[in-house]
Amino acid sequence: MMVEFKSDRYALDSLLGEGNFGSVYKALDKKTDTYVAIKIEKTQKISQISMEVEVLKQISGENGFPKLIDFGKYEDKPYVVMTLLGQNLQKKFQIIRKIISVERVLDIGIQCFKRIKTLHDYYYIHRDLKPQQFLINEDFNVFLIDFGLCRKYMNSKLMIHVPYSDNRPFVGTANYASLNTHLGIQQSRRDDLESFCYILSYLLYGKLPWIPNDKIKYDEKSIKKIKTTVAPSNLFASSSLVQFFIYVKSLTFEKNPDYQYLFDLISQALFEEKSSSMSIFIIDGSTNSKSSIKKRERKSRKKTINNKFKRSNLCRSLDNINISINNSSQTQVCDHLPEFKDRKIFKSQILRAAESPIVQERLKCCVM
Ligand SMILES: Nc1ncnc2c1ncn2[C@@H]1O[C@H](COP(=O)(O)OP(=O)(O)OP(=O)(O)O)[C@@H](O)[C@H]1O
Repeated sequence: MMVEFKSDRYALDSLLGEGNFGSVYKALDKKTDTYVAIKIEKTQKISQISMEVEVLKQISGENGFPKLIDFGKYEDKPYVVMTLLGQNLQKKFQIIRKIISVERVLDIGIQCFKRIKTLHDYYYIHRDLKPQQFLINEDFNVFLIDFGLCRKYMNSKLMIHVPYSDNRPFVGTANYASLNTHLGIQQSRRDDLESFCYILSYLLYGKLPWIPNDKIKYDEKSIKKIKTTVAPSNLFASSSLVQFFIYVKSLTFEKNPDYQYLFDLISQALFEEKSSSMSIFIIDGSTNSKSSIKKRERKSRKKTINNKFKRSNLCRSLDNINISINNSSQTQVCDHLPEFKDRKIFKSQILRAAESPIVQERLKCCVM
């Protein structure tokens, strides 16, 4: 339902999203004759919009962040006006997950990582990173939003890190929060990076060990329990991304993360994916009806003939893939899939991918 919002300048158009703290609307800015996004807060004791405005004032000009247009109060409700951006990654992936290539997901992941680094460069941590906080436009440019829960992790004048504390109330979103956040430990840069790992794994595979699918929801206690035992290989198939997660988990509270090292690790994963002759399409088979798989396969085959090896256009359920590897040679011509027909796949690539429990679960890999 649309809120009451009378303004000479803005005319509310439609609801873009609703969170715990407020509602975001598309609105016409009559002054500039452009569409903008207005976030109107539900009345709160402690307004989050003041922190959102504080961060936006500083970070607005940076690549991948919305521009702050205006802010104020309507009756007792604070609001902030910013540039209208695209769909959030959660919604977008519900639509494109079945057709997006791993390369493209990693490219999106790199952009998400860069946005987190930029925020950290301004001495803020986000504390509520999740796919819904990254918006993506038609050109696949990624923007970070929602700075209401941000906090300074360092006094930027004195360059003193905030002190360690525990017994803190839970802040954030259980599915993507770091384990230390569940344990009540004060958040710092490492926690945003751990959330990033969970987001990236979710985008790659469409699930996490505590999100078996989009319908089942675990409570915070159960999520915390699973996170205490999760192994890096439960999250990633790529050894570079496994390394990324291990490094992030090894960071101490005040440690300045080596962003360049982390950037190199995701770039390496992307490079391996690009140079690999086999791109694995991670698709949740459970949501595919037989007829929709068949329809996509027909479309995919047609495209392969017309545009041989244009992988980003191909879509396929991994549940339907059956790859055989011949132990006697290093490469194997794979005839099972039209897009791989007559192409040599390095056995090591398949074996490496198949080591991951996530991939194993989806990929019926038959090693002869
Ligand atoms: N500038 C924008 N352009 C387009 N859509 C937006 C914009 N800002 C927010 N949205 C949409 O509104 C949703 C909620 O926004 P936001 O996270 O800022 O609100 P919130 O009330 O703080 O939510 P939460 O409780 O999840 O933190 C986003 O996921 C997105 O879909």
